[in-house]
Amino acid sequence: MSKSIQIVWFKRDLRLRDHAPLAEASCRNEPTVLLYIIEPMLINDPHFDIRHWRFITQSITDLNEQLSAKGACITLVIGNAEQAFASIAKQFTIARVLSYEEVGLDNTYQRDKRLKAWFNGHGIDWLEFANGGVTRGLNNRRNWKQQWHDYLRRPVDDPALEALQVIEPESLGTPLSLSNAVKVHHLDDTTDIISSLNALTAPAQTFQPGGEKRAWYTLNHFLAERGIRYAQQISSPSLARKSCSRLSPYLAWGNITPRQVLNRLNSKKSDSDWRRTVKAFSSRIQWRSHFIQKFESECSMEISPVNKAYENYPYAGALDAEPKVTAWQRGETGFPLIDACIRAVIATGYLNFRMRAMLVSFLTHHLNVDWRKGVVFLGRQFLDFEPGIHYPQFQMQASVTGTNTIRLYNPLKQALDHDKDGRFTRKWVPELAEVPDDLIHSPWKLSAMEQRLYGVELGRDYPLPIIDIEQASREARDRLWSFRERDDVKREARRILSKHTIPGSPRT
Ligand SMILES: Cc1cc2nc3c(=O)[nH]c(=O)nc-3n(C[C@H](O)[C@H](O)[C@H](O)COP(=O)(O)OP(=O)(O)OC[C@H]3O[C@@H](n4cnc5c(N)ncnc54)[C@H](O)[C@@H]3O)c2cc1C
Repeated sequence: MSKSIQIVWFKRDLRLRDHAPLAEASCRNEPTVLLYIIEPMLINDPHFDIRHWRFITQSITDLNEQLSAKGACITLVIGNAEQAFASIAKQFTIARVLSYEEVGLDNTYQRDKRLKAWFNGHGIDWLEFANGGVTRGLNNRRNWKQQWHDYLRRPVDDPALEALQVIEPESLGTPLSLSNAVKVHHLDDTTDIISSLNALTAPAQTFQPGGEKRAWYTLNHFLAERGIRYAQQISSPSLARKSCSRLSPYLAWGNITPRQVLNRLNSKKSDSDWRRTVKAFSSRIQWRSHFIQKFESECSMEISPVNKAYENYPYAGALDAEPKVTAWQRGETGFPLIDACIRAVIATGYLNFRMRAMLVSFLTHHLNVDWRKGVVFLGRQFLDFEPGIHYPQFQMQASVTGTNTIRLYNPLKQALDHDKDGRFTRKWVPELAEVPDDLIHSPWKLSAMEQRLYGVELGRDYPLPIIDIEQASREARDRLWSFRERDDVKREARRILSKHTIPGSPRT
C-alpha cells in the first residue's frame, strides 16, 4: 500500500492566507502536496496571453519565497490535469483533493467534470470550497445578499501553515517532469512558455507584478494615499491609473480575497475624508461577486447572449465587419481616444472601467459588430481577465441583455469629459503629440496647413475616421431601441430579471 497523501490544488487562488482549502488541509495531520498545474489547454486558449503566465509565475514564486522558511514549496506541473493527478496516484494513495470551486471558461468546467468522474472512480474525495461570496447552483438571487454578508462576517480562513507537512516536488520527480508527456497543439507557443518560465518571474516594466505581497502593498498604498479621490477620478483614463485601487489582477488571480480587502477598508470608515471612497469602492467589490455569480449561474454567456433573442440582432455582415474589427484591435480607427485605449491596454494590461465600456460600445454599437468578435481579444489584453466579470460586463455594455440601460458612449464626448487636455491620448497616440488641445480629439478637422504645422499627415501617419460618428450614433440608437421592443426580447428580459437581479438593488 503506497503512502496516503492529500493534495491542495491551487487554481485562481494564489495566496497562503484566507484560503479555505489550505486551512482545512492544515487541520489534518497528513502529508500534503501543494499543487499548481500549468495546463496546455489554457496556454493554447486565446483568452490567455504571456502576461497572464508571467503574473501566475510571479505569484507562485512569491508563495515559494514565503514557504521556504518552513522548507516547503509549490509543486509545479506542466501537463493536463488528468495526467498530473494520474501521475501522482502512481506513487501515492491520494486520500483527498482540496480546491476552490472555479468559475471559469467552458474548458475548465468540462475538465472539472472529467476529473470529478476520475476521482470518484479512484475513491478520491474532492472537497471544493465556495469562492469569494459566490454560491454554486443558484437559480435566483432572493437570498444572495444575505449569503454575501454571511461570507464577509465569517472569520478569514487563515491556515496553520506550521502544521502543514508539505511533500517536496522532488518526491514526485523533478517539478517539470510531466512536460515531456504532454501533447500540445501549438508546440511553439507552449515550448516558449515552458522554456522561459524562469524568465517570466522577472518584472515586465509596464505590467503590474503578481504575488500576495504585491497585492497587500497595492491595497495598503491605495488606502494610505492614492485612493482619497477615487470617486472623482475613476472615469479618467490617466488619473484612474493612480486613484483606483488597481487590485483587479490580484483579486482575479486570487492573491487577495474580497473579504480581506473589505476588512482592511474598515480602518477608513470613520474618516470623513474617505467617505466617498469607502462607499464607491466597497460597492464595486460587491459588484465583483455579483457579476461572477451571474456567470456561475448562466455560463452559456461565454458563447451566446444572455438574452437569447439577441441571436437575431442585425449586426453587420462578415465582409463589412472584418476590416473594422482589425482597425479597432490595432488602435487605428481614426478616433484618438479609442485608439489610445486599445494601445494602452495592449501595452499595460490595464484600462479603467469607463474606457473598457466605451471600447465595447464603439465596437458593438457604432461599428455594429457582433460582441463575440471582440470579447476574447479584450479578455486577452486584460491582466485581470476574469471570465465571470468579463463576459457579463461585455454583454451588458453591448446591450444584449434587454434589461440594462442602453449606453452609447460617444468617443468624442468621452474624450472631452475625461481627457480634455489630451494627456492620455498623446501618450498612446504619439502621431498626434503636437496637435493642440482643441483639435487632438478631432484630428480630421485639421487643415492641410495645420497638418504640416503639427507634423502629422492624415491618411498616412494617422488614419481618417473609419466611420461618420454622428450617422453611426443615429443608426445605432434606432436599431437598439427598436430591437428592444420585440416581444421575444421582453420575454427573455423577464426571465433574466427573475434569475439575476438582487431584490431591492439597481439592475446591474
Ligand atoms: C467590458 C468590460 C470588461 C471587464 N472585464 C473585467 C475583467 O476581466 N476582470 C476584472 O477584474 N474586471 C473587469 N471589468 C470591470 C472593471 O473595469 C475592472 O474591475 C476595473 O477597471 C479594475 O480596476 P481597479 O482594480 O483599479 O478597480 P477599482 O475601481 O479599484 O475596483 C475595485 C475592484 O472591484 C471590482 N470591480 C470594479 N468595477 C467593477 C465592475 N464594474 N464590475 C465588476 N467588478 C468590478 C474589481 O475586482 C476591482 O479590482 C470589466 C469591465 C468592462 C466594462
